[in-house]
Amino acid sequence: MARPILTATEMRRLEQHAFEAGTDEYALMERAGAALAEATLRFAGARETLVLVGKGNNGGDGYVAARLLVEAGASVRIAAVGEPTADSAKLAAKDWSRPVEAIDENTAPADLVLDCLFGTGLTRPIDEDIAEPARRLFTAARRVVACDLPSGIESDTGAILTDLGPADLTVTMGALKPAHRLSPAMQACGRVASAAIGLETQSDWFEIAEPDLPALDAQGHKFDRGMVHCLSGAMPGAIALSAHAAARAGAGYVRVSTSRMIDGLPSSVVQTEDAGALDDERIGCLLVGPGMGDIPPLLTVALTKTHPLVLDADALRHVGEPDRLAGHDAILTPHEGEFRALFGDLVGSKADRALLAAQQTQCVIVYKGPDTLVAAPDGRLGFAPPAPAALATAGAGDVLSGIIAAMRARGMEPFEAACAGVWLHGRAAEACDIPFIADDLIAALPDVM
Ligand SMILES: NC(=O)C1=CN([C@@H]2O[C@H](COP(=O)(O)OP(=O)(O)OC[C@H]3O[C@@H](n4cnc5c(N)ncnc54)[C@H](OP(=O)(O)O)[C@@H]3O)[C@@H](O)[C@H]2O)[C@@H](O)CC1
Ligand SMILES: [K+]
Repeated sequence: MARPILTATEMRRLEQHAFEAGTDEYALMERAGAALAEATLRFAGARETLVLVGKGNNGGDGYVAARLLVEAGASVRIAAVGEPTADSAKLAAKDWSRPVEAIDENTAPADLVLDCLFGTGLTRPIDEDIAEPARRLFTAARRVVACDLPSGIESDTGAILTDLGPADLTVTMGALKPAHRLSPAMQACGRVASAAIGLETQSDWFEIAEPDLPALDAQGHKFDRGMVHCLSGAMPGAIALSAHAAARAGAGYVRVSTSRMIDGLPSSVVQTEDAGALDDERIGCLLVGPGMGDIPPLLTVALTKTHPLVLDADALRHVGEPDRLAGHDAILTPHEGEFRALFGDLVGSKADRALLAAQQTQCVIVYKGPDTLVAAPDGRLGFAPPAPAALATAGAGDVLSGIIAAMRARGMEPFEAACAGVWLHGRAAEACDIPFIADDLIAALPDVM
């Protein structure tokens, strides 16, 4: 099941709906605090714990969790920014019958810190009179568990407004937030556990989950399983990686247009000089860009065809105006530099920019990075689950575009094909020993499909 991802505004709206439908405000906080306590106990056991609480509902969750951790046998202290201001948090604070310390230079460290300072309500950087002691306490703790978000992180953008240090576990309430899957915040979250607190979450934004790959037709032949055609350019090694990956990702037939024999391709990948091959109606996806170099006519030729397209790497550099893509059934796979070169400086978070680009081109955008996003023109947005940092290696992008082309040729619609490709690519990386090279990703594909 794909986990939904909600902005802070959407979370508040959801919470409001629940209240209007009769959910008691404090009951919701009780559920959040209970989920936090339970996840903390599972992660770290009942140990010496310091709960840092802010004045809002994130702090409220902390008061509830602190009480339940005491009931579970942990030794717990609370240190607070100040008196709670949110209504439910006031109730939660009342149910805590023990002393509350201040957060300052005298606050004693503990084995486990439960960070309930700020969640989705953070609006600005944290003042140093709180940030400085909090940082010291984070560093001194053996484990840090964050409630909803590590404090200092902006929920919608994934920006770190104030760095307190990373959490080992983040327990997210009701739904994932964009920051859990956007850099640099995602690297500060540690493991992210979802706590169901009884809110009905539905969203066009979600964490990409294991795809349902098209079933193999027992009576089908190779062309039914999808034909990928690749255009080779100045550096054929790159398109060789893509073509090989497409074949391993289950395309029934993979062919490369090339004027000279490409070394290292499996014999099953057909190499052709015949320009007419491009008009073959059986082509399920045409891939151009990896290793294309400065040969813009390759892109021009691709854009004269009506086959579904995957445009990657150098092809993206040569598009020029995004309007040129209008009417094409295309998936674009830019990394940050290619994205900026093509779309300029769009405003907003990475999520906003990805969606703007998809709307502008009416194409699916795979906006690559440590926090890869897949955006569709209709507003769907897939966030990649974390993948090994070792994926930033030569040729990994060529492998990704080959896998996506295979998914498209196998009949998946563009957004689904792109999400499936991103998921398989990440899992293939997890299946490899580190350090790995792009070729190893291809070899690992059968293990994750
Ligand atoms: N929505 C839901 O469905 C559910 C939400 N739940 C929980 O509620 C959390 C959201 O709670 P929230 O809205 O009260 O915000 P929160 O993060 O506690 O911070 C707000 C407080 O901080 C203050 N403040 C802000 N920035 C500041 C700064 N830099 N430095 C200093 N102060 C700053 C701000 O004050 P002000 O801006 O007015 O000065 C306000 O007092 C959410 O993350 C989750 O844990 C669950 O319990 C149940 C389901
Ligand atoms: K927090």
